[in-house]
Amino acid sequence: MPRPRFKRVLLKLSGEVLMGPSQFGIDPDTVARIAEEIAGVAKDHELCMVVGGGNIFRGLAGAAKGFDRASADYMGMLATVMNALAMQNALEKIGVDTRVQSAIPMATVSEPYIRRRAVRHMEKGRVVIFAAGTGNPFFTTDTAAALRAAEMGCEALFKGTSVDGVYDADPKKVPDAKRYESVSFNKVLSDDLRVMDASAVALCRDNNIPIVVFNIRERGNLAKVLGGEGTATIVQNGE
Ligand SMILES: Nc1ncnc2c1ncn2[C@@H]1O[C@H](COP(=O)(O)OP(=O)(O)OP(=O)(O)O)[C@@H](O)[C@H]1O
Ligand SMILES: O=c1ccn([C@@H]2O[C@H](COP(=O)(O)O)[C@@H](O)[C@H]2O)c(=O)[nH]1
Repeated sequence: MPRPRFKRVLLKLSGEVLMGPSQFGIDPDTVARIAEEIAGVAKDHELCMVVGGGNIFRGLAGAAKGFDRASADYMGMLATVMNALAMQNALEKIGVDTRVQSAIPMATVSEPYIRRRAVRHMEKGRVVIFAAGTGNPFFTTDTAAALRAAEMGCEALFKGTSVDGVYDADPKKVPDAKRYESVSFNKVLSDDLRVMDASAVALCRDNNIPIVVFNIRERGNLAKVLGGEGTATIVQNGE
């Protein structure tokens, strides 16, 4: 059965996918390819984005190496600003109007996060890229994505990652894990399916914002999943 189509959506990109074939950092060819895909759908949608930072720095990993957790999380949030600027640059190069809004004020490189202004940008056809997560340590960009999706009145949150949906176990650890076409928020939470963190899932559940998990590494997939086609899992309220 085809999945529903949505007009105003938040696209969450895992930082890791921006590494492309590398082990760390930002691969310009990968960012350019993803930007092309976004340009292809930007006219038919009101789009905003949250980009993760896992290709550069994750707070938990920093804390495990001895950094104070809050400081490590701020470093992680700054990593997401670099990714947001890379994405903005790639999009503007191919004629897509964008604005970066950072949850940590950084007046020389981006606008501060102002909800009503962000909504207005989207109404004018600009792609708004939210940087620095929620601006608070002890969170992740998944939760930032759920929060911004709710604030922007998005109809759905699309999570572009390196797996093609939600499985009954982590498919990178359990090779014969089974993928769901559709799964409820409550099952994701009760079975502890860790494709996204629990606070993000709960926020989407409580605000009735479906999450579509898909593989952004596969060329052409973004247009397909936004069109209700292609391989993905929809997480929604219900059975
Ligand atoms: N039940 C599950 N179904 C699907 N994927 C799962 C599941 N459990 C764990 N995962 C893992 O979740 C990961 C998806 O999260 P992702 O890598 O996008 O992390 P992120 O924190 O959002 O991004 P970043 O790379 O910026 O840290 C996949 O790599 C996958 O291996
Ligand atoms: O609201 C937030 C969002 C993110 N962080 C920190 O940034 C890194 C990178 O984000 P990912 O979601 O892992 O890609 C994250 O590990 C946190 O350390 C944050 O503190 N608050």
